Amino acid sequence: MTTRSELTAIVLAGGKSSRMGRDKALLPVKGVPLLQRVCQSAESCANIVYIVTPWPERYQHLLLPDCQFVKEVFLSSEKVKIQESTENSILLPTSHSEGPLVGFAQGLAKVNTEWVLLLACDLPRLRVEVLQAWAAGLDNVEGEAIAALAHHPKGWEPLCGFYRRRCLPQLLEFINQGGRSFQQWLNQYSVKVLPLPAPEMLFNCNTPEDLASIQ
Ligand SMILES: Nc1nc2c(ncn2[C@@H]2O[C@H](COP(=O)(O)OP(=O)(O)OP(=O)(O)O)[C@@H](O)[C@H]2O)c(=O)[nH]1
Ligand SMILES: [Mg+2]
Repeated sequence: MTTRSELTAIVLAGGKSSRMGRDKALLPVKGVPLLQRVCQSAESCANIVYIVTPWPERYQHLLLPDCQFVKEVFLSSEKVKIQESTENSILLPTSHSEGPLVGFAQGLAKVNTEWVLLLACDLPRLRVEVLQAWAAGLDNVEGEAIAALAHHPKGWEPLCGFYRRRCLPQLLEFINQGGRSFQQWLNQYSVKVLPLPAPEMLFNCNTPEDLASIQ
């Protein structure tokens, strides 16, 4: 049984929110900012929660007592080298973000547990009991699998599921070769399919219409 102390969570909060027109992480849903809600769900599954974002100062005022910020550095698309600790990192700054895969790699470099739960910050309908049941089943995932994710007809649900820490070298290699797509990266490896008893929990709040539909 995977207990809280054996799981880290990473919440990604570095997107452009271009479809929403304002920072999704700060959108109030039933009075609570979205990032805060997602982090609370993460905290109920994992004892360490990292928020990966280029702008931690934006979220300082949120109630995130057990979360630690990992300040994302924008990396050159030529060569990315992130090693086990940031002290050893070779980071080549650029002026733009490189998307969720690179944000995830920067968070993963901090992780010391075998498994990490990765969550987007725009998931207003997460179900904690489903996340916990998934976490409890991680010990039964075959050793070759690099991740355990829900699946839909078009591919994996990469931003609400689990990854093995040891996939970091493969991830960095993919990024260094110019890869930025979770689907393309995952397609190269064995991934365990997670059951999805409540598909609505993956509802993604991307547009003002999405937001209106949940208020
Ligand atoms: N840390 C980090 N998170 C990111 C980055 N890009 C996207 N994300 C996060 O990934 C999740 C899914 O993002 P999307 O909804 O696909 O995209 P978005 O950039 O936030 O919004 P759009 O501009 O409308 O596509 C959200 O939690 C984002 O905050 C990034 O470059 N760095
Ligand atoms: Mg989204």
